[in-house]
Amino acid sequence: MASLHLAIPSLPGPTRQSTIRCSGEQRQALFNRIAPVYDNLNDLLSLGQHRIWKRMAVSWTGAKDGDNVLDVCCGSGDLTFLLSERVGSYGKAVGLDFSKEQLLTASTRQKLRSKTCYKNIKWMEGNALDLPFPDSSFDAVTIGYGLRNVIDRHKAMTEIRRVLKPGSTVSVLDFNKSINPLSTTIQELMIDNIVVPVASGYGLQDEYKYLKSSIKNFLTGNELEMLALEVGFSTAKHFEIGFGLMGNLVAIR
Ligand SMILES: C/C(=C\Cc1cc(O)c2ccccc2c1O)CCC[C@H](C)CCC[C@H](C)CCCC(C)C
Ligand SMILES: C[S@@+](CC[C@H](N)C(=O)[O-])C[C@H]1O[C@@H](n2cnc3c(N)ncnc32)[C@H](O)[C@@H]1O
Repeated sequence: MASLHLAIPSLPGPTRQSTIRCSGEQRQALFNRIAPVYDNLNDLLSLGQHRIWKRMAVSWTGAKDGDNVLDVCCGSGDLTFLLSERVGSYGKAVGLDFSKEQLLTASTRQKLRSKTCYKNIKWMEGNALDLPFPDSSFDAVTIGYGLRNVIDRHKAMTEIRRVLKPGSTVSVLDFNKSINPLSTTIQELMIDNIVVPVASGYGLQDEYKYLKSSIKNFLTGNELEMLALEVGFSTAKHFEIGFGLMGNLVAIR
């Protein structure tokens, strides 16, 4: 693959995405392509750490027994499974994604797992920019490594706010776009020298190169907080985790 045209030009303002050179369809195709190796590569490349970050993200939602919860951009379902455990058999968890292949992995994983609560999970093919749910439907929402990948973050956050019940929380886990040049350099060195070379062994070099440009074009913690307040969340706080390599925005409707 010569070029994916996935680089996104710098943002003019702090919270709005400007022109993008890659369409939603191209991103959908990318996530379909990486689906067969996605989970294994996450385990390998993060040395299992992503499981800890995902547990933290879910715990920040405050989801509890019996709740109705949503995982937007669920991919192969890691966060959905964790949410499902929190809300238990009397709760309901929905995992939504626009990649058929990722959803196929998610539902296969569900069939292979025996915990009773996982019966409360429903997988839905859908678009984060046009959530197929009525207003005020959910007690908690997660979006893990998803907001950076949608073509309109403002719309995605507006949609998430709309489907959350008043007083409920969204937890947004993603790579941290640090304002500390040292953290940025370490993150970029790791991607260039570990992540991309390992991924190239699976023929996915360009797909993982996209990671670096997508982080560059993402929002800093402050900008994420501003975005959340701009779309109408009442409070927003960003936490750096994983030695500052990752970040988690917690916003309450
Ligand atoms: C779960 C992780 C990333 C998910 C992910 C998100 C994306 O947007 C992608 C886009 C395109 C291809 C792949 C992905 C993708 O996998 C996080 C962990 C895995 C990372 C791929 C590697 C983490 C690199 C860190 C800089 C190293 C952290 C080391 C640790 C602190 C020991
Ligand atoms: C990096 S993966 C994250 C998957 C999962 N949340 C995790 O933490 O492992 C990003 C996911 O976002 C999905 N995605 C990107 N844009 C989307 C959109 N507009 N609507 C629905 N899903 C989207 C992709 O298909 C992909 O599965």
